[in-house]
This record gives sequence, structure tokens and C-alpha cells, in this order.
Amino acid sequence: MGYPRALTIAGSDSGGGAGIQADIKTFQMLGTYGTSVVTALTAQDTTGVHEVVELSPAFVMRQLEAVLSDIGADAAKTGMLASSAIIEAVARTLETRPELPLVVDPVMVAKSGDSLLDPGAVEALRTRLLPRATVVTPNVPEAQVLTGLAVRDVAGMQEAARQLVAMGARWALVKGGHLDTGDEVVDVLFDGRHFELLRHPRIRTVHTHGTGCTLSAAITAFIARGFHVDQAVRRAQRYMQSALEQARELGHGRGPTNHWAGADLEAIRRLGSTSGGVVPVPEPAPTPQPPPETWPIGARPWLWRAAPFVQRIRAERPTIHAITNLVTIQRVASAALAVGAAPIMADAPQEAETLAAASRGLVLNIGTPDDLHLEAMLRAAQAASRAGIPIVLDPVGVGATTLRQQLVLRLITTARPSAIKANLAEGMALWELLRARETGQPAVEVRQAGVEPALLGGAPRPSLEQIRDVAACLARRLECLVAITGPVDVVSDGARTLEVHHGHPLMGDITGSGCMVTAVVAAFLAVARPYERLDAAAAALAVFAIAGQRAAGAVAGPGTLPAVLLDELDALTRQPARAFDPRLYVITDSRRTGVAGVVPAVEAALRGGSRVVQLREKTLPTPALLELGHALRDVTRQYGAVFLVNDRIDVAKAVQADGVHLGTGDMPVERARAILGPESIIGASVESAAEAAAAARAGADYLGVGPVYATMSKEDAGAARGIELVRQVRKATHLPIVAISGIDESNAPPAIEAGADGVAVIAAVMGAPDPEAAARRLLAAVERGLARRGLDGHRGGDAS
Ligand SMILES: Cc1ncc(COP(=O)(O)OP(=O)(O)O)c(N)n1
Ligand SMILES: Cc1nc(C(=O)O)sc1CCOP(=O)(O)O
Ligand SMILES: [Mg+2]
Repeated sequence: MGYPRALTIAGSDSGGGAGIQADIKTFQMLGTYGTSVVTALTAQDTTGVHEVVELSPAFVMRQLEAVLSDIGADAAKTGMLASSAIIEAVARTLETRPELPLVVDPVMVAKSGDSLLDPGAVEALRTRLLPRATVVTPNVPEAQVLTGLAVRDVAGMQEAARQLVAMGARWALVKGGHLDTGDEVVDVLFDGRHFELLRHPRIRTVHTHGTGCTLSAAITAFIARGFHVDQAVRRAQRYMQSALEQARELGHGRGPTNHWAGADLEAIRRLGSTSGGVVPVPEPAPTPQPPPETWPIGARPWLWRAAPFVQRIRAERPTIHAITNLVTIQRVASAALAVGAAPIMADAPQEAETLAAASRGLVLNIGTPDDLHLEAMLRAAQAASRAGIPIVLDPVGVGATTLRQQLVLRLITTARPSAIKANLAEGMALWELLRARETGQPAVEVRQAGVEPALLGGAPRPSLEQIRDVAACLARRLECLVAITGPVDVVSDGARTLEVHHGHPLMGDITGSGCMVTAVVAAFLAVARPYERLDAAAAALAVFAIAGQRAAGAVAGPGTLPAVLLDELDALTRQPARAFDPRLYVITDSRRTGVAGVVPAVEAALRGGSRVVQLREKTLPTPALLELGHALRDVTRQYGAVFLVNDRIDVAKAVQADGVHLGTGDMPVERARAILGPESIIGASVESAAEAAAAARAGADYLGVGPVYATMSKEDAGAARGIELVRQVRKATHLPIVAISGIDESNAPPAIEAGADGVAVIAAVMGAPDPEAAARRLLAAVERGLARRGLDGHRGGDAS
């Protein structure tokens, strides 16, 4: 494997603290091979910029072509670009590499106050580079110049970020160091839909020369290594904080930051010593590859997972605008309709923008790539992109012709889809196409190690592991979900990869099943929250595959399959399985509420958003338990929540609860399943990864993982194990996990970030003076944890 490659296009700082020099040092430190295109030379030191010599735009272009055509790049950044002519040269060359992630650091003024960009060049920066930027990283003064806004506070930074994204940048990171926000610096990260406020302590140092260059170089390095933009930004900020903290005195003015931050200086020193021997240069850090997730084979957990999305689709009836091929147009419309969405099949370019902007999801299927469809797709894509509407791209037959390849590249760069749904051949062709564009070689000549030989020349079908790898690599490259469908469907966001083991071979014998599933994915994404998108896409694939499986079992052949498939899709989504939404799981305790207070407290928790309730009463006599059970069953049904009984299978059956929760000393899961049947929900308590794996094998549907923190509610709970227990169990299973014991609003987010899907509580809700408000606050805390985990791109733990 070669090195991840990071390219900087910037000016030289003879003082070495900023510009090209800072970038290359940062690239090297962060495990990437750095290359450079110099735009200007500055005679500069820590006291200021003494003279600037610009290079000719033609020579800048020459350098850029040299680097890209030979070494290539996995990510690039721009820094000081000096003039509009240089910006134009850079923009024109980068147009030929639309897939190359680009970090634009809009350098205008040095820390010393000296200008580094012609005033006339700001417009070129705005119109030629911002639309090409994967992420733009202005500080407050730069954001003001680019947007014309007066930025005085965080709200102003948010507005500036919004405008920068409206100008075409995919992400905007507006850095707040210049604002007076006390001991804390707040940076704003915006992806066109959601703001993240990234807070970090202000480091009081004068040695800040090159901070902007270093941060943007670090972001570039992490993107080159395969991190999502948001992960790259967070990691880059951590590096930047250390570089500032560890800055040392150098020169007579504002000294540079310490690019060695975090390095093993002893090892580096030994490199040059005669006595210590040569220390091998460490291998660049491999792209993080968290273990793949495989969902259980059974359909039930998938249907639960899909249920919240299905319920939302049925309730909200999202409009899905589909521009699709002529062969399958009717099937695509029917599939969207069957899951409860409202399809609009419109391909006239004149109305494409209006309809796309008025929809909740856009399907772009390139199967009929004539001029009409092409123009309609581009117009709709841009409108949807601007409005933040999820776009699902189906690159039908992308390997077949250059026309389709060019169209896909244009759509990817101008529209930035939320998801790409491809079959295996298309996924492979896309991968090859991107590699080829990056190295400047014709696609057919790209033959590298790994999965690629298998893509070409009729080689055997790649293994599931290789397909997962391709999906994850494509997702990282394209910053979107990538689903590759086949006997096993694989979907990845670049960090997490899920598999769906459903479907039926007969599905391959009907025209347009791939096109249909694309519309279903669009409907699910239309109602998904940002951090749910991977799960939503996987659930869409699963629902479609399960419908296909059921339909195939009921028909004589492929002729009748499409009709029965639509019936199954309709049935599965019209009366969805009860959603098992484990985010807030509330457990009763009449010792806290009084027996008469149990139902009112549970009802308040349900109003506050809890969707799972467990009857756990260790001391009540059975008749009282039955009475409470009946009442709780009724109230939970009213709220569409799941109702479970602790320990007592007999009581669960008698009151027609949805299932039971069992501990290690209770009825074994297999025996409970035999008694309760396949549709009941059975939860199991586990205290280790081994117990989790055993419970999953035994057929548990979810796991209660604890004790996480200390509790007053269970006398025989063992010693608190902390969130590490959640992390370990998460690694061992793909079942839904609820963290339990001592959970409250303040400590719920870390448990969720460690991999739990929800929290199970007694005291935090049933012991609260206002259980409704307490439930609402706790659910919000869980949501915060889920959102953070979603942004980190994986289910629990830090993969790097
Ligand atoms: C969601 C959830 N997780 C764990 C438990 C504990 O069950 P168990 O270990 O059987 O202990 P008791 O609750 O029976 O004392 C639970 N009840 N719920
Ligand atoms: C029922 C239960 N089971 C636990 C386990 O560790 O398995 S801890 C616990 C009590 C949870 O109550 P609270 O939210 O008040 O701490
Ligand atoms: Mg028990």
C-alpha cells in the first residue's frame, strides 16, 4: 500500500511557520506524503512579510499538473493564492479532478497584518474556488470579507457559514478565535443542514504564526487518510490545540506553532545518533477500519429498526421526485407509493428545479442518459443540493460508456448526493473511475492491488469483505452513503458498514428491482435525521429485501413477482412492526412512586418521549402485578410504546405484554422463546462481551448492559463498570443495546457515544418530581450522544 497523499497549493514562508512549509510539516506529522504547488514566495519571518514574489499562473498550473499526473493526491488544500489569475489557473486545473477533496483556506492577511491576496481576487475566490471546496476554513475577518457580513458573535458566525455553503462550499468551518468569547473558543462547523459548535479552551500564547495554515493542512491530511470531514476537523483541532500548547520561543515576533506536537521526539532524535542506531520510520497510519457490522439474520430486528422510518413515511408522506430511466419508471413510482411516499416522476428540465426543491427526496437514475434527462438531472440535483434535500444517485451502467461516466462525475461534483445505490458492477466501475480520474490515467489502465483486479477482466466475484471495502472506500471518497446491492446488500458511510442478508435470487430475474430499491432508500432518507441516515438506508434495503423474499416464496415465477413484491412492500409498511425505539427505556418502581403512582408516572414518561416500558416490581403479589400489567399494557399501546415485563413470563403472557426482560438468573432465553413464540420481544441482561454473544446466539432481541454507573435502585447490582463495559459489548454484538444503572441526563451521552442505542432508567424518571420533563431532558441527552456518535461516523468507541 502506498502513502495517503496530501497536496498543498500555497505560498512559501521563508520563516517556516506558515504557508507551504507549515503544510508539509503537518502532512508529514499526520501520516501523509506531502506534495506542494508554490504560488508565491514570501520573504517572511516571525515579525512580518517583507517582500512577495508571485509565480506565473502558467507555472502554478505546470506544478499542479506535474503532481497530479504522477503522484496523484487523496486530498488537497489551498492557502495563499495571491491573485485572481492564480486562482483561475488552480480552479481550471482542479475542474479536471472533480472527485479530489479540496480544503480551501481563504488566506487573505498574515498574522502580522500584511496582505497576502489582491483585493480584486476575493471575487475569484468566491466564485471559482468556493463552489469547488469540500470545506472552507475562514477565520472571522476572512468570513466577513467573503460574505460581506459583520460577524460579532456565534450567531454571526453561523450566518456566515450558511452563506459560505450557499456559495457552494460543501462544509464551512468558521473559526472563532478572533471573537472575544473568554477562555473558550467556539468554531462553527456547518454542512448545509446542521450546525456543530466546536468548543475548545483558548490557549493564551503569542506563538500563533501559521495557525490557519496548520489547521487546514491537518484537516487535509486526515481527509487524505480517509476520515469524514467532520472527523477530520475534530482531529485536526486536537492536533492544533497541542501545537499551540507546545509552541516554543523562536524569532522576535509571533513565533510558529509546534508542528512536532504529539511526536515521539526521543525516537526522532535517535534517528540521527550514531550510538542509538536507526529507528525505523513508522508506517503511515492505515485508514481506520472499524469492524464491519452484520445485523442478525432474522427479519424481526430489521423490521423494528425500520419501523420508526416507516411510521414517519406513512405519517408525513414525503414527496419523492424521481428522474429515472424509461424502462422502469412505473415500477419506481409504484415502489415509492407502496412504502407510503408520494412519487413525482417528472423529467422536463424546465420544471426540474421547482419540483426538486419542493420535494423531500430526489432520485437520479442515469439509465436514460439523453440530453433531456441529463439537463433535468443536473438542474434538479443543483436545486436539491441547495435546499439540503437528500439525493440518491443510481449510476446505472456507469461502466458502460464515457457519457455515463462523465454524467456521474458531474452529478457527484455539482450535486453531492447523500447516497449512491449501485449494483456490484456499477460500484466497481465507479471505484475504478475515481481512481482513474485521480491518477489521470484512462480507467481501463488502473489495475492496483486489493479488490481492483477482481473488478476487471472477468475475474471471480469479489468476496463480501472486498465489497464492503469498496463501499467504505467509495463512501469516504465521495462523502456520502454508498450501498452496493447483491445477494448480500452492503451499505457504508465510510466508517460504519452494515449488511443485509435478505432477498431472493428470483429478484434478479425482474427488470428494475435495483431502480425500485433506490426509490425506497430515498423515501427512508427523506424522513431520517442526519445521524440516522446509515441506519435508514440499511433499513430501506432490508425492508425491500424482506418483501422480495416473502414475495418470491409466494409466486410461481418472475412474471408475477413484481406485483406480489409491491403487495408485500405495502403490507410490511402499512402495518409496520411495533417500533422498538430503545432511546429511552423506563422501568417501574412502586417503591418510588407508590403503587397508585406507577401508571401516572409511566404515562408522564410516555408523554416525555419514552417508547419502552418495563414492569419491574420485585415485591408486589401476583394479583397486584397482573392488575398493574393490564393498566400498563393499555397505556403503552395508546402511545405506540413497547411494554415488557421483568422476570415473569407468566405475567407477560397473561397481560399480553410485548415481551419480557430476563437476567442471568431467570428463565434462559431459548426456553422463554419456546414459550412466548417468535414475535415476542426478549431482552437479556449481560455483563460482558461473552455473555452478549451468548445471548445473541440464544435469540435475544436486545441487551440490557450494566451496571454502567452506581445505582441505588437495585440492591444486588454489582460494582459499576463504566462505559468501557458498553464499548466491549458493542464490539461483540449488533443487537440493540440499552445501558443501565445510575444513568441520568449528565452521564447518558458518554454511554451512548460508547455504543449504546438507548438508556434504561428507574430513578432518573420514576424518581423525578416531574417524570415528563425528566424524560424529555433525558431523551434530549440521548439524542445529543447519538448525534455525536453519528458525526463520528461509527457505532461507539473511537476507531482511530
Ligand atoms: C433493560 C434492563 N436491563 C437489565 C435489567 C436487569 O435485569 P436482571 O439482571 O434480571 O435484574 P433484575 O432487574 O431482575 O433485578 C433490567 N431489569 N432491565
Ligand atoms: C434494574 C437494574 N438492572 C441493573 C443492572 O445493572 O443490570 S441496574 C438496575 C437499576 C437501574 O435503576 P437506576 O436507573 O435508578 O440506576
Ligand atoms: Mg431478572
